[in-house]
Amino acid sequence: KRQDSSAPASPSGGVEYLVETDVGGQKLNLDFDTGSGDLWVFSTSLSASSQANHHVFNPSSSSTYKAMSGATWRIIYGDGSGASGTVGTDTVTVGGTTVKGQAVELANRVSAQFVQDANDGLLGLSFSNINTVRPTQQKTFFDNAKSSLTKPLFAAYLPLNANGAYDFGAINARHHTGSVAYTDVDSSGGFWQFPSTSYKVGGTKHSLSGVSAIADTGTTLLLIADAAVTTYYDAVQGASFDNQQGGYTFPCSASLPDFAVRIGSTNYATIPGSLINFAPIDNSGRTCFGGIQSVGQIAGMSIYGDVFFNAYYGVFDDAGPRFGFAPI
Ligand SMILES: Cc1nn(C)c(C)c1CC(=O)Nc1ccccn1
Repeated sequence: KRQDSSAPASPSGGVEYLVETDVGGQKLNLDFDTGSGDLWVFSTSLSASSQANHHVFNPSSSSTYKAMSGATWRIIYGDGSGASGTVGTDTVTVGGTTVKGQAVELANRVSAQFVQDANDGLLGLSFSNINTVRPTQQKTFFDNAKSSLTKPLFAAYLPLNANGAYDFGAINARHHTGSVAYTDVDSSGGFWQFPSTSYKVGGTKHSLSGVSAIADTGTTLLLIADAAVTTYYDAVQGASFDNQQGGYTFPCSASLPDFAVRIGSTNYATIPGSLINFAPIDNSGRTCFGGIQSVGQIAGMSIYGDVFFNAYYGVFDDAGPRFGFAPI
């Protein structure tokens, strides 16, 4: 019997979309992340202070949990956050899709950013070749589930300030308009990666030769090379780089131009300027933080995070593999 399903994804403070996930009978709110390959959870192995304000997984309370002797994991994300711990397997259910014997990584250490975040862990949806479990690398939930799905694909529907969904096994026509355009994916680096060699600011085209992008639901903003960031904010009245905020800010009243990015060798995906006003930096509502920011030192790479998915339904298709996108 096919296990296609659609799991609700709830926006948490606009920073991340959390999906209620059943791990060995325990409910955890996980951040589904197409930019990483580990399924890890807050656990009872963490210090009490790290556990505060989170649902934690207790392996002793699961009748289906099996420890994976000698296995460990350690992950560091591009923004410097990270976590590490031990490993076991358990039955994991998302929406109506169940995987038995899924590798579940128990955190015994998490960085400060995660203690402050609303999630109870991450569910990696990148390719399994970047899973950090050693000595035996483990598979992602999707890798394990795909044979039980009608089609080996999942899709991310992440509208701004509204409940979204992760669809497994089928494209949900209610989650997009128009037709889905596809680009081939190079999975060798573990990411849903494709060439993205030009962009448009308010309709004017600029090139980013040799640059690739990754479709990354676990990153909040759209991160791109400095040249593109300065070109964009040069077109925004009153915008400037704010060292204290660590990014470009502008008057919340500013009108923001559309930003289009080329996806593969096909068309552009256009993000309306309204979606590039990420959030006010304080309660006065005077100054706002931009949804387009610098990717920093990672040369030749752009990261299309939730700001992109607020405008486009993303289809992650293992047949290919290929990445599809269609306006929400
Ligand atoms: C935010 C960011 N800055 N830089 C340079 C990169 C590479 C990122 C992306 C990133 O780190 N994403 C992330 C963080 C935590 C959990 C999951 N994904």
